Amino acid sequence: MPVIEVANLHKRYREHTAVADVSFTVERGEIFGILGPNGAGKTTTVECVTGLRERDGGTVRVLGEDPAHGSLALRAALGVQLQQGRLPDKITVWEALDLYASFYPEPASPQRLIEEWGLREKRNTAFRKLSGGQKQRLLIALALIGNPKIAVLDELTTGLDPQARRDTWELVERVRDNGVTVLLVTHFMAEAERLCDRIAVIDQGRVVALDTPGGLVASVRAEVRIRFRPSIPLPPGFLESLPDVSGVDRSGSVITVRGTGNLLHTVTATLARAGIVAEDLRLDQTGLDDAFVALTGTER
Ligand SMILES: Nc1ncnc2c1ncn2[C@@H]1O[C@H](COP(=O)(O)OP(=O)(O)OP(=O)(O)O)[C@@H](O)[C@H]1O
Repeated sequence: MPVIEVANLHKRYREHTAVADVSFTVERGEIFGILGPNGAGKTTTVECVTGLRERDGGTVRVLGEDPAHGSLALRAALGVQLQQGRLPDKITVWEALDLYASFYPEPASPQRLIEEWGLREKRNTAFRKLSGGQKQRLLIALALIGNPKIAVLDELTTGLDPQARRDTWELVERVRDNGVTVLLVTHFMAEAERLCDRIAVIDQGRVVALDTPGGLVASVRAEVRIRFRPSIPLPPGFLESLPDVSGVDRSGSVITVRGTGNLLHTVTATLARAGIVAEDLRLDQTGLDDAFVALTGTER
């Protein structure tokens, strides 16, 4: 059963349409990603889902209720990650969790969250003195203080270094493993690929694709590239006429073959028959990055 249902969502800011027509459903226990270029309407969409922003059209149901006039129970069931700037500089880790716990009828234990999110040594440290990763962990812990069924995390690893980003991914997986459905807005392909069960790609206020990361990549039948150094120079035209090959480039001793389908097998079998060894062979396959560019026409 879906826990979030969005149908034909529409939102304008004066004459500017931020969300033209967005529909998707999120199943219980999923990590569902919303991916898109800057200004695509991602944040506006999740703000409408959480009831923080009024929509102009369409329907939204979260756990069966309309978040625009949702009950207190619905608000408690939704954990929303705050933007960093929304916490006072001087509030300590402990004070923030204790304060937020007081807003909810059945909060999680601040002590337990401090332990779980590795903040024990920082419990009396002011927010502004935390590192980027520690701030992020506190913000996620705050999103979980009400024991939510759904956590909405918007750009949670922006500004983090690669290690802190990876650590945060593990924590998000732990949130899901604890039974919480996660709605994740992200800019990062690697993050979407690693974490999300399904992804809606939003561009100019519309869903242009919705699939698993693997499904999105497969839907874009982009080229495969093989790079290698042949053990002896290749005769001109040796690979060009093979099926599946769309082009061959030479750069010094390195050959790059572009094509589709079963390109790797075609090329390696042909080389083997001619007794040529392909040294330093590398296969570049389409990743989510390429799929994103193909779907939105936007370079990341
Ligand atoms: N409060 C607002 N008032 C007017 N226009 C807004 C407001 N918030 C967003 N917009 C505009 O609506 C469009 C969608 O914005 P939104 O923040 O939803 O996109 P986004 O996909 O989250 O972008 P980003 O990745 O840059 O955060 C943008 O053109 C933005 O400038």
